[in-house]
Amino acid sequence: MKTIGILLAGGQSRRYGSPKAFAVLEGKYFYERAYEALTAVSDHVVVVSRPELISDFRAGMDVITDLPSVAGKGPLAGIYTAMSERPAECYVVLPCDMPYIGQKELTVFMQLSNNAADITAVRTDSERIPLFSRWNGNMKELLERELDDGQLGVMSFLKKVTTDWMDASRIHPDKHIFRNINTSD
Ligand SMILES: Nc1nc2c(ncn2[C@@H]2O[C@H](COP(=O)(O)OP(=O)(O)OP(=O)(O)O)[C@@H](O)[C@H]2O)c(=O)[nH]1
Repeated sequence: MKTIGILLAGGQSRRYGSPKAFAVLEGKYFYERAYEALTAVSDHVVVVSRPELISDFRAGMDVITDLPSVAGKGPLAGIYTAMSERPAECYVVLPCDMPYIGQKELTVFMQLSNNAADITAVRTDSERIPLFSRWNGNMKELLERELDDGQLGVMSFLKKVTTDWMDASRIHPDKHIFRNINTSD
């Protein structure tokens, strides 16, 4: 099954204060870490970012920007753009702000994912992590309708379809590796 990795890097990073994709952990940009992780489980990785950042990504990466019809509409806009521009049967999504997720974690996640569900996402005992997820390609039309209707919330989208929530402890025993970095602290 053709699988495309979607690296979400088109947010405003208002809370962080500068583009999170270019924050650094252990000598590597967040986006490079996410990109490397996605390569382990994808036939191809597409980065969906913002026009002003596009030239800052490493040469050779497939970097696109949100389609004008959905630009500024949040993470679902990035996923919809990737599905429209890079058709595939299956997508694995990772936001740029989960720098502790590596190839191992994504590989286990994809191996344990329920292919029959529309979307598989991860939850810990204290929170849901909707953007660490696997999506069936047939979600594109519904995504388009929801974005057209102004329904932009990721969680509310996941509630409308068959979402399988995978317990993070099946992927890694330390739930802290699943945290999103939202502020520079
Ligand atoms: N392509 C794309 N990605 C987005 C968009 N909004 C958020 N993202 C990405 O989705 C992930 C989660 O984003 P958030 O942390 O909720 O939002 P953010 O804009 O990055 O940060 P804040 O401005 O502090 O809310 C990150 O990887 C963002 O880069 C968007 O409109 N388009």
